[in-house]
Amino acid sequence: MALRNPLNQLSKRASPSSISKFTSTPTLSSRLRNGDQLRTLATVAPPVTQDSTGSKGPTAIVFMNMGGPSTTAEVGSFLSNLFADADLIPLGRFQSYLGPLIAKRRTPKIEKQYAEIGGGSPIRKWSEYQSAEMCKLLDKMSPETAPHKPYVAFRYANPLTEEMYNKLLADGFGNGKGGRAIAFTQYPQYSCSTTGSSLNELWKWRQRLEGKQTTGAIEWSVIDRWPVHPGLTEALARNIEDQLATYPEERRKDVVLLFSAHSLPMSVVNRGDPYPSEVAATVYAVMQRLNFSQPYRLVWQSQVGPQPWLGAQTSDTVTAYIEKGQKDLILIPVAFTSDHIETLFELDNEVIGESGHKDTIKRAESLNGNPIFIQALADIAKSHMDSGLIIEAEKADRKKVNPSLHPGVWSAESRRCRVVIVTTSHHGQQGEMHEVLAELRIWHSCGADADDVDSAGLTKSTILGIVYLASSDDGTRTG
Ligand SMILES: C=CC1=C(C)c2cc3[nH]c(cc4nc(cc5[nH]c(cc1n2)c(C)c5CCC(=O)O)C(CCC(=O)O)=C4C)c(C)c3C=C
Ligand SMILES: [Fe+2]
Repeated sequence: MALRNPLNQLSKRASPSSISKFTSTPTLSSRLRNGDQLRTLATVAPPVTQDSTGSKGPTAIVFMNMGGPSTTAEVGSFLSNLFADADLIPLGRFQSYLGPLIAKRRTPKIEKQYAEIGGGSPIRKWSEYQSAEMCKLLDKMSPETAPHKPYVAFRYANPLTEEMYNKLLADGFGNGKGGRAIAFTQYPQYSCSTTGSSLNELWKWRQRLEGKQTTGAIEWSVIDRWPVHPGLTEALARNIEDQLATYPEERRKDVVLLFSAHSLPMSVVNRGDPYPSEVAATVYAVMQRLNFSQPYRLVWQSQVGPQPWLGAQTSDTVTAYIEKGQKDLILIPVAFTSDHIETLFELDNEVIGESGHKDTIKRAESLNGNPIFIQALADIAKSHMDSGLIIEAEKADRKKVNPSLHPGVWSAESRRCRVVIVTTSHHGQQGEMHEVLAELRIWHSCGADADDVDSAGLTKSTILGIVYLASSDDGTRTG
């Protein structure tokens, strides 16, 4: 988000009384120097063997998400990490100065919100549960890649990507021993500001912790979006049907469904970020599954600051419906896989709680521990592994630039191969790799203006690293 006066703008939601002392948290490296903490991170596990029985396991599956503060004490560091992220909130060359300042001003207000939803975000609890349950299913569904080992990497809260990566290494992956890991985004719909940012962070830590490894580094592959997976739409549809069933039969067909997703700044939308269309694709797939039984709208929530954001706003839409006399409404969180402050505080406490119609305005449950959803996660991971995508080769010129400072391009899969690219803007040197990439279907780019993107969808920028994941069925190499 390009903020002209970001400090003022972003602090608009904070009341003056909410400005209090910012408690800084220890840096990650200092936390990781702490022997006790490090010991608790590393579970005892056999080294990665890729053994002679033909087992390709173990397989690490890393759930990537933004995370949330598990306790109110973590709100300061969560916001500080969030406002330091130029992929989410670009503050230009003043990022390292403005980011902490905005975070500090915002912390007391957001702490209160987390206190109101039980003292913290449940994202960690649900992510650990979902990933562990998914791995249990995968052990049965895919014994040849078992055991499947769950990991969580959050962008702004513990366990951060660095912590997760060190845990992987301590558990016997990489460090000369090889082994396979799948980075599995937990944002169903792709945005540069969410999944793109997590992938850039993962790449950064891979380079820092394994960059010098010539052989036996972790082999990564990426699941970067799954907006219309039938298991996702089925789980969402059933949660809607559960709520619909609570209305008297004669009113049921007129209940309006309001699919609510976290909004995006228009500056991000206007550079072609795929998130709005992928969210819409999810909504359409759910409505198809429901046979379009209800009137519906896609609305957007959680705008921060006065810059233009994608609308219509969820709260405005609810108000407008109430004014028109339409009070039977179901809000459906559609872009996040568990409860969080935006569902528990913003939708439940603010939008519904303050509507004056708590009995008729309802919210579909979040996916949380939903077994249909967890089966869907296992199905997505299984078909990813079945596609035979393996890391085939890696080429990079990473010396000159730091990918974490720049938006990246992460493509989705084409029919025969999958490619992951990291780029950075305006450092020249794209040349021959660009040609290779042009043969592939690149879906999308980050951080570029429309005219900075060529016909292959690739930004005219330096390719920092490229990981070819060639299909093993016909042995095609793409690099
Ligand atoms: C798909 C989901 C999300 C998108 C897209 C997204 C974009 C986005 N967010 C901000 C700014 C903030 N987001 C904050 C919290 C927050 N954001 C999401 C999800 C998406 N954000 C969630 C689930 C949460 C809450 C996590 C939890 O604690 O449970 C916050 C912090 C809270 C606050 O201060 O209001 C900010 C700030 C931007 C600028 C952005 C797009 C560029
Ligand atoms: Fe957000």
